[in-house]
Amino acid sequence: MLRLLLYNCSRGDLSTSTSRHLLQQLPLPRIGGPSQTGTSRLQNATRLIRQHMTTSRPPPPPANPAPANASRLLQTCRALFWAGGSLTIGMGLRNWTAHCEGNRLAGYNHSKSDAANDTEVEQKFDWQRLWGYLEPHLWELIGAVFAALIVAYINIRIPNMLGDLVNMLARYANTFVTNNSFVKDVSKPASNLLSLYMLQSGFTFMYIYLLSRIGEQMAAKMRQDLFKQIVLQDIAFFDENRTGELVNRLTADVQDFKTSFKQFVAQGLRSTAQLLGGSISLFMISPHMAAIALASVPCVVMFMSYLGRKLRALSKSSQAQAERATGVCEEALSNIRTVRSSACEYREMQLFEAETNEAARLAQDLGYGIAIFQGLTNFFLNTLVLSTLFMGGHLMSTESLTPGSLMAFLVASQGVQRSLSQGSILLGTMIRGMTAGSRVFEFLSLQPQVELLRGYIIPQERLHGEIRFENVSFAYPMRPDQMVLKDFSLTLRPGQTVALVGASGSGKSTIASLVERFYEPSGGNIKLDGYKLSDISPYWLRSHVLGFIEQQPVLFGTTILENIRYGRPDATVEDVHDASKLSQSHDFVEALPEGYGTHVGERGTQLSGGQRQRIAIARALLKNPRILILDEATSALDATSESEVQKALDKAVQNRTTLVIAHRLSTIRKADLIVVLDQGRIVETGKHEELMAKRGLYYELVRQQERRDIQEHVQAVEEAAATKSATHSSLPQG
Ligand SMILES: Nc1ncnc2c1ncn2[C@@H]1O[C@H](COP(=O)(O)OP(=O)(O)OP(=O)(O)O)[C@@H](O)[C@H]1O
Repeated sequence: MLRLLLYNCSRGDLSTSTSRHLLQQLPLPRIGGPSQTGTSRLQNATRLIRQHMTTSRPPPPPANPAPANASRLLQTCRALFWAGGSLTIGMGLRNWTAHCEGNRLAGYNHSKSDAANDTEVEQKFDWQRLWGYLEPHLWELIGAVFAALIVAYINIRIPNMLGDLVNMLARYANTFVTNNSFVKDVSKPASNLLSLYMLQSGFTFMYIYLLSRIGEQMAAKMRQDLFKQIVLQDIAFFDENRTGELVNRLTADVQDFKTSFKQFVAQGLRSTAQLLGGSISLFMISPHMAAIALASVPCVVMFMSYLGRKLRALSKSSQAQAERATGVCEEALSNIRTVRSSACEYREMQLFEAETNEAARLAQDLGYGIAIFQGLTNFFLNTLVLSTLFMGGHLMSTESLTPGSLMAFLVASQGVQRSLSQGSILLGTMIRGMTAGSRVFEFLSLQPQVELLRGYIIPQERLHGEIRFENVSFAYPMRPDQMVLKDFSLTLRPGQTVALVGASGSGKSTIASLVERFYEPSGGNIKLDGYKLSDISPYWLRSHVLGFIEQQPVLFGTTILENIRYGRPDATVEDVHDASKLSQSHDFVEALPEGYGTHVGERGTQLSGGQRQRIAIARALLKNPRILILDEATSALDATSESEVQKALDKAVQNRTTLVIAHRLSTIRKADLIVVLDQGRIVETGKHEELMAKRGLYYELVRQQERRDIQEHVQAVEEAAATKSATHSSLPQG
């Protein structure tokens, strides 16, 4: 018993139930308080046990100690077996719990994946693509596999060597021998064991390091490929897939795939080799005991997988709930301005509280399940161990088994049980990895309808900037039944400013999107200087011909200089300043303490709407585009900002073909041509005066706008008066 404790101390493990149980049985002072560190507890324990061994050394043994010592050996064996059983169960549980935790994290990404999905995924898994990622690391992989197999082999050899050492130690436990011969006798098996331990640690380092290298490099390459593939997709792809989902695939799915891959290769190889080798060792050590132990294995496996299945289901619902709670938090934080302005902070808190409470309840249920699992598994396995122990004891009493062989048997059986307990976890790891992998591969194999670099480039001298729509019809891919444009024909002559007006939803922005080739028309043609737009390189079109200023331009979280330069990365600082002057932003930028080096904050939140708009105009102008598209560029601005931006735009549109999509009809009075749309069709065209004289839809829209402007003005005056009187009444009277 004391030797077992010493053995556990030497392994740095006093936490097994056996060790605790033995320590309680010994007449030793309490080893370490709760505050004592692991190392000092171990040192303390070792010292006390040694002391106890010297003070309570047993009397000299009889001549033939083995049969007489059978009961003592039985006791030792029981203790050893308890240690083995507890260790195995502890490890199995630890692995299982880690697996549950892994699932919990994975659940953020795989809430949709269920068993049926997994099978589907298995069928769809693109092995060829996986091989494409593995091939560059083939030698490293072979090295890792080789090292993992050697570790497995060493793990199989260790029990026998340990058995030899224990046999040797047992001899010295029962006879009085001088120290010299002890060292001499023990040094050979001990040094053999030490060499194995060293080899094992070296090869463990090797395979973990190699697998980690392969995994990290593969994951980086997968991320790069996936990002590239996503960025190159058609805009319709982004209509269909949520940004969060895409980011998840890039981050969590790749991470999950990498982790599963590493785990599967490392543990899968080791477990399989250990299971086979360990089982053979068991039979070689004691066929009788091996038969009993292995006969009980199916029961253990069935029992564990039954409970495991139940717990996995519980774990999945717990993950899904945790994901919902995260969703509430994410949504509230990313829309904090809306939450704040709607005074919904407390509502969001309540919502989050309810979701997290539910998540905690489910996680507690899971903990309850794990506790039952642990308790029952402990009991079950220990009962099985006990019956094997009796068999071992019986064999020892008839001298058919030595203590060393029993020790070897116990350690080997631990290895086998550990490998078995990892089997189901490995299966889960494999499914999780394949699910994540196929989610990544799914996007990797997507081909965009419009290839970015393919198509003509019109030589600069022949580029005039004429846009012609010829009987264009269009429906968005997500809503193929709703025709947004019907038989739309229009020509924008070089240098002309054409304004599109119409009620909300009439198709104005859609026309701009078609010119940008964000979508392809369902029917008809769009031509640039007589060339079909579909034959022109979209990359060249957007980088050299078109300048697009959106309704609510988005800036990147970097400096003003870099934001403007985004339009043309090779532009000089002087070019940036020129574009900035043209867009009426140079003065306000220079007035900022850090000038063009000012950081604009996430999505440009540290600038006003008008300033953002002018920076966006500078960005578009830096390309010196032949065609400019302004999508309600001043609609979100107040009167002062609008006039600033309008000044910038008036300068910007000079000598360019311009397509203006405007709601504020006052801004397009000077347009060369106004096109009035109604439900995707052109209903009127002409100049402002002509259309007003016609008294048609345009006239109606202008009148509506005027009425709206008057209402807004009256409302503003009333609000100002109310604020003034409130301030006045709150002042002290007299
Ligand atoms: N990405 C999309 N997927 C599916 N349908 C869309 C998409 N974008 C717009 N639509 C639909 O197409 C129609 C035309 O939209 P569009 O944005 O072109 O109108 P608009 O005239 O610019 O409107 P507004 O003045 O309100 O911006 C609308 O019915 C709209 O719901």
